[in-house]
Amino acid sequence: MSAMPPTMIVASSAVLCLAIVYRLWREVVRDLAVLLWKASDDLQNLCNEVMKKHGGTYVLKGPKFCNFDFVTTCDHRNARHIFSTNFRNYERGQDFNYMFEVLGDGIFNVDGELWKYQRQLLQSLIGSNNEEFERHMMETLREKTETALFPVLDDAASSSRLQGTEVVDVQDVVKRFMFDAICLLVLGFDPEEMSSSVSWAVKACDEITEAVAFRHIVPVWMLRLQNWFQVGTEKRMRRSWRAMDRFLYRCVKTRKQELALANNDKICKGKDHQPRPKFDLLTQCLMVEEEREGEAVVEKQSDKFLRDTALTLILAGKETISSGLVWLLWLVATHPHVERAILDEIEQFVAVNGKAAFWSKGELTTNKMVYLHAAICETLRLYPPVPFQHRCAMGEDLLPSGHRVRKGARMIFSICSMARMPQIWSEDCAEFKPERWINRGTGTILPVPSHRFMTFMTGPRTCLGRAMSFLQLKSLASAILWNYKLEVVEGHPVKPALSVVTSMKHGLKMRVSKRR
Ligand code: HEM
Repeated sequence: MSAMPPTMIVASSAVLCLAIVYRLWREVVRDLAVLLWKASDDLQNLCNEVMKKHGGTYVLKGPKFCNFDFVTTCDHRNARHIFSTNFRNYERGQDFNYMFEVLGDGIFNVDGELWKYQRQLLQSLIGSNNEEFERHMMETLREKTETALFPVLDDAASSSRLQGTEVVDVQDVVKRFMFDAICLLVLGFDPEEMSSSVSWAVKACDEITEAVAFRHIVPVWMLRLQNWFQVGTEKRMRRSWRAMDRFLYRCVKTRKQELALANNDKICKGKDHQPRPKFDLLTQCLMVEEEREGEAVVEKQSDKFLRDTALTLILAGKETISSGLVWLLWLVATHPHVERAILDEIEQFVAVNGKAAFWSKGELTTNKMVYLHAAICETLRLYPPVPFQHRCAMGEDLLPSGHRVRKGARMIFSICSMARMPQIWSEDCAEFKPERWINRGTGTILPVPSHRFMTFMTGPRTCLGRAMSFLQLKSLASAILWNYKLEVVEGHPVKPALSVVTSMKHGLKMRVSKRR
């Protein structure tokens, strides 16, 4: 057999290479590009479609040696298994720690003893047993609402009346307001973002939460490139991270100095002289630690640890409540019969209890303003502020849905897809129907197990701020809706942004008018 001439070898190798590149483009690169584009356009919608198509659980198995298994699920049986029954087998894992790197050793980002320690500490500070903190929180919210939020809405309403054109981005206003309020609660300091023309803090939080979401969908080598060339989401996150650190470390330093001064006073003027300490969570953390004599508290009082805890609480508190409130205001404005029912209820509530009761824990229990409570549950079901949960399987497992999980598999639990599953919420699951939460016979809120209504998670890591969230959402929503009518600007597009919290991609443009 005669040998192939060299030109033929080169030509056929070139054709082979081209064929491989074409195939790779068609099957991998193009699919990856389409997936990335779809995911960055509307990740939640993409996930909902995949979940529906695959009956609630989708397993992507990579080759065994490269440890690239993905299990995405929204099955409530799996929820109970992963987050409660077999809780020990599912930890954050290295991937999660990397994605949420900005939170350092804050409670969201740790497992084991450090998690237990922080859970206990935070439970004592923000749990519903701490009535003093709850009173302080409601008083802070009332004051900020009346002195900062209402004046902004009043201005918008009067410009709208005079010029007829004034439009407000309600999402931006609510985010600024919540940042100020949560900083007062966590740091004892009001950054007054409501009165600045451009809010660095809202931008920083948005950039951080967007970059963390991006880290969920973009391969690590691409992120490394972004970091290397200092472009894209990674660049923006690093910039915001630095700004946030400067702000937080300043506050930590001040609170520590104030506490040291107060302690000095106590020593000089005797034990009975106890000036009332500030009620922010940072000071409370420092005081709890002081009482634990003999324990190795030094590292837990370090500026870094306090910074991590403060940032975690600020993001946990600001992002979730802003998200819940903004989606609620949008849903109420676009469902007039719900708006009417809520207003009737608030009117009766005010007639019996007076306006001040908007800020009273005793008056805002689940059994008062039941319809508003149901509307909040329904909003948090359809648009859960934390749309996904991420875990790593420490060992092999078999899920109740019948899917096998390999050791090291990444588990994504899609809370947002759960609301769109007719198996759980019946055929009308995509509709906004507060009535589904109310027992027709008794008129009270129906109890729904936490592994079906996963918005606040289920199992040992369930949200510590659940009770305070309902209090805050109920008081803010009733105070705003009682005083103002909000109408969505015609044609304004509404869809979730690419973020680890469900905020609106294009903000929420509304026209404001005063009701009274
Ligand atoms: C509508 C409001 C809220 C929603 C939907 C919500 C949702 C959640 C979810 C899904 C988790 C589980 C996160 C995970 O395991 O990765 C969580 C945990 C947590 N939440 Fe919330 N949250 C809300 C408000 C708050 C507030 C206001 C605070 C307090 C400032 C708070 C504090 C926490 C803490 C400390 C944890 C960590 C619990 C742990 O890991 O043991 N949350 N929350």
